[in-house]
Amino acid sequence: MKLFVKDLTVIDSTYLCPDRGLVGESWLVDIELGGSLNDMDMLLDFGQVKKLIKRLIDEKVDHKLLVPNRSPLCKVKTGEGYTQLDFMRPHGKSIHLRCPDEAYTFIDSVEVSNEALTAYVKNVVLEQLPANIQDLAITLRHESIDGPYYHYSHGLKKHDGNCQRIAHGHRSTIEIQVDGEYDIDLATSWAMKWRNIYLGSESDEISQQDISFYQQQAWQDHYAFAYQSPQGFFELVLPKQETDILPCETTVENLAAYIASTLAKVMEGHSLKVIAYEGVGKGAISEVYR
Ligand SMILES: Nc1nc2c(c(=O)[nH]1)N=C([C@H](O)[C@H](O)COP(=O)(O)OP(=O)(O)OP(=O)(O)O)CN2
Repeated sequence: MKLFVKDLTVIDSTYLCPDRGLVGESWLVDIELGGSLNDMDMLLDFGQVKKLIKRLIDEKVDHKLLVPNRSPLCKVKTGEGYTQLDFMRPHGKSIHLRCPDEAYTFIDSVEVSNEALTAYVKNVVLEQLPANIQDLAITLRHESIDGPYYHYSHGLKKHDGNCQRIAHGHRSTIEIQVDGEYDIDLATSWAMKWRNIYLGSESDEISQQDISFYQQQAWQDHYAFAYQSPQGFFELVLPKQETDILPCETTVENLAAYIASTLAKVMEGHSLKVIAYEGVGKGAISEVYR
């Protein structure tokens, strides 16, 4: 007997990639359970399936930085509840973080592939399932998006939940209408601009020398960001060319407004509507009327 749940939850996280750097990603989760019926003639009550598995996924991978533990590029130091991570990409594109331990998930592989992450999630869930469930299949898949989309990573220091983590992210649709008509080219230009981007807030940028693990030699062409939030102190150093600094917190409301106001400056006389998603199925709309 098998039981399935499609779209059980969405994982919104960021992973470290040697080529792309910080990659904000959103994975839809489908599950399939196999085993024998329990006293209620069920494999597992859907209510339990959703609650238990979503909780485990939220705790272990959602809103985290996913780190390929076996990558030779990763150097990790831990102590006192904090982890410092140096991701030594070549060509001056190194990425450095120091964050509370709970901001990371270490995946036992050389890269954070779909297979490696799926295996990690499967192990986490399998060991918590009741004895009548013998099989578990997990599918992590991307939302099918017809139009333009981007991948961004960010952190919301004022958020009282896990979005305060400085490097979590999303794969997000972007739609733009000009005078009531969808403008695919314009949306595509933002999708290209923010293809693999870290969106930093101007108020969080600090000098490299103020980073707690700064070591004499400056990082070339890097920005440094840091902030205190309820989960602890977060620090991030990353290449300028993979970063866009915004004059606001990077909530999706502000991203939609930022795109609309940036476009309004060069598109005088036109009405604009920006529909910016944050991950799957949610987002913000900002309109400029003429
Ligand atoms: N109005 C807004 N609310 C939230 C924003 C925002 O920009 N505007 N942003 C966030 C975080 O960035 C977060 O990454 C959003 O993730 P989400 O999946 O919605 O958060 P949850 O884990 O709480 O939701 P689940 O349905 O449990 O996955 C938060 N809110």
